[in-house]
This record gives sequence, C-alpha cells and structure tokens, in this order.
Amino acid sequence: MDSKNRSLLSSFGCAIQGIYQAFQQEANLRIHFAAAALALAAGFVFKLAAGEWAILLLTITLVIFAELINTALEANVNLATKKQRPEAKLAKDAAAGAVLLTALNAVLIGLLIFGAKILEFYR
Ligand SMILES: Nc1ncnc2c1ncn2[C@@H]1O[C@H](COP(=O)(O)OP(=O)(O)OP(=O)(O)O)[C@@H](O)[C@H]1O
Repeated sequence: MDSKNRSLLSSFGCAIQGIYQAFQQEANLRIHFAAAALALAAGFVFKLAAGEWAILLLTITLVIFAELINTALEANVNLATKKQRPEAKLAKDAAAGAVLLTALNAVLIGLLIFGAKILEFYR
C-alpha cells in the first residue's frame, strides 16, 4: 500500500476514533445516538418514503455533526484556558446553542414525519 493510501486510511481511522471517544465521554452524544436509533427504527416500522428517509437521515446527521463540533470546541477551549473568560463562555455557549437548534429542528421534523402516521395508526 502506498503512503498516500495509508495516510488516507489512517485519517479515516482517526475520524472513527474521534466519534468513538466523543461517544464515550459525552452523555449528550449518547442520547442523540439513542434518539437517532429510535427514529431509524420508527422509519422502518412506518415504511417511510424515499424523501422522508432523506430528510430523516439529514436531520440525524445534522444533530450528531453539531454535537461532535461542540465536543471538539469544548476540548479546544479547555485546552486554551483554565481561567473563567467571557470569550470561553461565548465559544462554549454558542456551540451549545447550535446543538440546541439542531435538536429542536429534529423534534419538529420528527413530529412532521411521524405525527400523522402515529395518529393514523391509532385511528
Ligand atoms: N473557561 C470558561 N470561562 C467562562 N465560562 C465558562 C468556561 N468554561 C465553561 N464555562 C461556562 O460554564 C458552562 C459549562 O461548561 P462545561 O465546560 O461544563 O461545558 P458544558 O456546556 O456543560 O458541556 P458538557 O456538559 O457537554 O461537558 C459553559 O456553557 C459556559 O457557560
């Protein structure tokens, strides 16, 4: 294997390791993965259409993406300073706000996709 392919493979390995480490350390990320698993299972139960699957997968990816960026940013801030700094607070709170927005969006998308189907199921 040439060095370019090896470094591509090792970058991929680092990325997977990053997701795994964040999963181990961040309770919120575990909650997002659990919610994603539930939503995917519900998708199979309710036999979603292709367009609905696309929106659901995009929504799940967006939440997990935001939580991973939030984790990376938190680690970076903690590395940069151990002191209480307004800039550190802004960085952490803005990143947490980004996660909150994606999570609220996910709840709305979940209601739009599954709300009517669940009501129909119980009718
Ligand atoms: N160095 C700092 N300077 C000023 N405020 C900080 C600093 N570190 C953290 N904070 C504030 O304290 C809050 C909690 O910080 P913490 O590092 O525990 O992260 P968190 O947002 O609780 O994330 P998690 O629970 O996922 O680790 C932050 O949202 C921020 O408002």
